[in-house]
Amino acid sequence: MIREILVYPNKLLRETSKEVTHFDVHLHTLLHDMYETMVAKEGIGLAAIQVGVPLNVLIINLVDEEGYQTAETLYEMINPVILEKDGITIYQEGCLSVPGYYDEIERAAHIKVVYCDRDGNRCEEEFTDLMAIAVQHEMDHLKGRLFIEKLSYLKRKKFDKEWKKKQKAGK
Ligand SMILES: CC(=O)Oc1ccc(/C=C/C(=O)NCCc2ccccc2)cc1OC(C)=O
Ligand SMILES: [Co+2]
Repeated sequence: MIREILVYPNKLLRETSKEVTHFDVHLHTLLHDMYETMVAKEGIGLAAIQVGVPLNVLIINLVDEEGYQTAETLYEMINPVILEKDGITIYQEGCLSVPGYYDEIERAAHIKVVYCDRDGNRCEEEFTDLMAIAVQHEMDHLKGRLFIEKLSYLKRKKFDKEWKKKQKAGK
């Protein structure tokens, strides 16, 4: 079912998520609900904490060349760890927990990640481009960090001003 997405400055988003120890039906239900929620909100990535569940679970489903978001390219990562990262890339990021705000964020261009799939099988993958950016963005959520915390001082002031104005205008 579609779950509520926590929105900045909800304190729960700052929690550090915990390792998954049971690869059971509850995890599979969470993954299903995360996917339904993400797709309904037109997102391409979501971490469990964004639906209020502080577990090391993230999903990413990029849109393909024709603009379709098919579950064939859905990544479900449980207890992910970045083994290597190198290079630098900049991309205009957005987040379902910070709706309507986008900004240039610098991240590693290439990463090597090890994670478990929904059945607890160990997977190891290397990513570049948008997948590398998405994995790093979602893994920051597992540490309670939002992309706006990587903004320069001046850009963050711009964000704070914009966000306050939006809150006053009642979204
Ligand atoms: C108003 C509003 O909510 O705008 C949105 C903002 C963000 C998003 C989705 C963001 C998202 O999926 N981010 C995943 C992390 C990520 C960021 C950049 C590159 C890779 C991965 C969707 C929005 O809604 C619509 C209708 O576009
Ligand atoms: Co996000």
